[in-house]
Amino acid sequence: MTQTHPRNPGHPLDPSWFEQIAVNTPAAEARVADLTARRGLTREWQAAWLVNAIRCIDLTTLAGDDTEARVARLCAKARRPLADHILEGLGLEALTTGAVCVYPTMVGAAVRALAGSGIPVASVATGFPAGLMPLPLRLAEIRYAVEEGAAEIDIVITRAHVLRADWSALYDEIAAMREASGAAHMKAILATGELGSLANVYRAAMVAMQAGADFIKTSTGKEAVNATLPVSLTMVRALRDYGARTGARIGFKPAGGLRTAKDALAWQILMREEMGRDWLTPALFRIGASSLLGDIERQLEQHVTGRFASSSRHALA
Ligand SMILES: O=C[C@H](O)COP(=O)(O)O
Repeated sequence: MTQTHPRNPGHPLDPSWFEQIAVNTPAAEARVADLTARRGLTREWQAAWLVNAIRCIDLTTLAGDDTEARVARLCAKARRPLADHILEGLGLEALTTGAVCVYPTMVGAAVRALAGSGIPVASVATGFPAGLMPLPLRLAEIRYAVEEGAAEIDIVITRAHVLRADWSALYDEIAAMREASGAAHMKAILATGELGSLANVYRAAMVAMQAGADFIKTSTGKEAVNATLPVSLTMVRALRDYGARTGARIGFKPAGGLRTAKDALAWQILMREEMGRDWLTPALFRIGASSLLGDIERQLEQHVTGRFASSSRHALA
């Protein structure tokens, strides 16, 4: 997300944009099956799309045993996501990931490790992953992460507000989080696996955008069900509808359970087909993932050398 990308100005809460929405689940499933089936990408194009996926990755570590040393290793990988011979084989000079995403207490270490690279640090906040903390503490956590140097804040919403259809409570908390984020771009994690229905996913997405979210993000990676293509289609349709009403360009971040190069291609195809190529940039599309880069690197090595290397030869991501 370049810092020059226009922010979402938001919109006063207007439930008439989403309250009556009906989402046809079998139709959403059929649409995504169709998208991924008629992919037909040539080998060359696949390599280019995998490189683009790297540019869009929020390279993530969100584990209870994270240390500054682990974060520093992750940042080194973000600066140099592919081994030199792969980069050279692809004819590329420079390549970095979209961001590095960590817990708030790891932001300082990430900022130091990424100094001079231009790679932004994203911090989860607001009581990630469940969000069940008093609002003033959640807002204080955002301010702490921003003070530590986070340029992007990934907030979680209160799922109960969605399940009770309390749209004004949801709007007010997200608007307060946006204000606390200040100049940092804000991604709203909907935790879609806990929202009960695709219609609720659409409603939560629309409220988050009306409240000023710059990105909408599927999942924390900690729910029982994380990013899926039907959920992503529903969210992308919501951001398309929001854009049609307001002219604002909102970003999309699938996250949670994306592990394979095939996943990286499928989600990019979804974006291209639904939003157009303009959306396939880090300013408008991120993939949140802790263990996707390894498979992409393996596939690109195979593309360049004609053979798969043992995974023991690749740096740990
Ligand atoms: O925000 C990113 C997610 O936590 C990543 O989830 P993952 O560990 O399943 O890749």
